[in-house]
Amino acid sequence: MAVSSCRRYSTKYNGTKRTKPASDGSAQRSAEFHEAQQAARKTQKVLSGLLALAILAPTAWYLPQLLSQPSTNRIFDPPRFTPFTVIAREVVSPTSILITIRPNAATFDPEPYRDSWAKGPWSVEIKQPELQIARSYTPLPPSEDTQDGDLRFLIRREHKGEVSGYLHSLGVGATVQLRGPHSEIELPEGVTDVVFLAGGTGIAPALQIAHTLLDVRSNQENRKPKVRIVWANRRREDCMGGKSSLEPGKLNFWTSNSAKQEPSNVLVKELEALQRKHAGSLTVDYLVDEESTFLDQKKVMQLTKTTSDTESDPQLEKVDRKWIFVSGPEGFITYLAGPKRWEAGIEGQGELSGIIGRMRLRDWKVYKL
Ligand SMILES: Cc1cc2nc3c(=O)[nH]c(=O)nc-3n(C[C@H](O)[C@H](O)[C@H](O)COP(=O)(O)OP(=O)(O)OC[C@H]3O[C@@H](n4cnc5c(N)ncnc54)[C@H](O)[C@@H]3O)c2cc1C
Repeated sequence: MAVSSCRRYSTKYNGTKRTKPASDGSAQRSAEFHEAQQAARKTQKVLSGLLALAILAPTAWYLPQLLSQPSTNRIFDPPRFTPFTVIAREVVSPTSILITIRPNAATFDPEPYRDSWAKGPWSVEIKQPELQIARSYTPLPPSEDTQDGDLRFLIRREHKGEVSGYLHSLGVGATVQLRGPHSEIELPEGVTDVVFLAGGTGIAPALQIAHTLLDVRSNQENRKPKVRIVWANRRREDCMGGKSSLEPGKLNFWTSNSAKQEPSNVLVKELEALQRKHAGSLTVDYLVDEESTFLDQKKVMQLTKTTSDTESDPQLEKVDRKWIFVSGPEGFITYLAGPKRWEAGIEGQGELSGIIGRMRLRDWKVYKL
């Protein structure tokens, strides 16, 4: 090898030597050295040019595309699924967990989901890889502990549920596949009042709406809408520590009968912190079936009676300002606002009936999530 490279070296310079008559040995060496330097400089220039091209060409091609894409597309790539890793898992109750997941690929966007949060409630699909089935889940608003790109979910384990059971079985470090995002409804500008009746995991879209209206669309103080959430659960264990102003008598009875008041669970703590942050704009009340505190016409009336004194845009229709959302299990939605209906393969709103339908509320738009 050493011989061969040496031979190549000598051949080159011997060749050059033969075309120029040699007068002086040192001048010849200097000319050779000068030529070699020039050749090296040329090669360096060509290489630098190629390197710059290699770096700049893809950037110049990719950057306009990147900037023109909605921000969430940088993480999601529908119809393909995107891999995420479970980075935290917290138990909320015997049937519910909070999981936090992080995209496997690094994101350089500080707010990769801002388009979704600006619109209102949204969901993603999560895949069960063995059965190749996917179900919808609702990302919770970011918390102080989450990084850019992280997503959190409240997952309730359904009895013999395929995907919820799979998600409950995952530990920290496991991979999950997500697809989306899917916007559920785009909230109009100028909303002044929201009453959100949430059953079970229906609390997730309630938190999304509060986040969109009170954090993302941060209006001036006097334009902040009023958001009133009622969270109904079958069992106290799902909303441990949550108090209600809607039926204080019954709750006091329950509380005073408890040997000691149980501490708030992780989600109730988060809701309490949110209420403190948005004092005057956000209230959360808790109702529990097993304590016989149910949502009825009287309570819905109570919630819709006192509306905000927020200045509203006179151009907007009255019904665009005040919204009642109902979200939760099928029976919960049907009882309060009548069943949703499948229309041409899409789950539609169906007609308004149930408790709210009978109330014939004027000025309020009702939406089933
Ligand atoms: C937009 C949207 C957002 C959602 N967000 C959330 C969320 O944030 N958190 C959350 O926990 N859930 C959420 N859900 C619900 C979620 O999508 C799933 O429906 C839920 O997790 C149950 O799915 P699963 O695969 O575990 O249960 P499945 O396997 O679909 O079973 C559902 C129920 O049906 C029963 N069942 C299944 N097969 C049969 C059968 N052959 N005969 C009789 N009974 C049967 C099961 O026992 C179970 O109780 C959301 C749903 C939607 C539409």
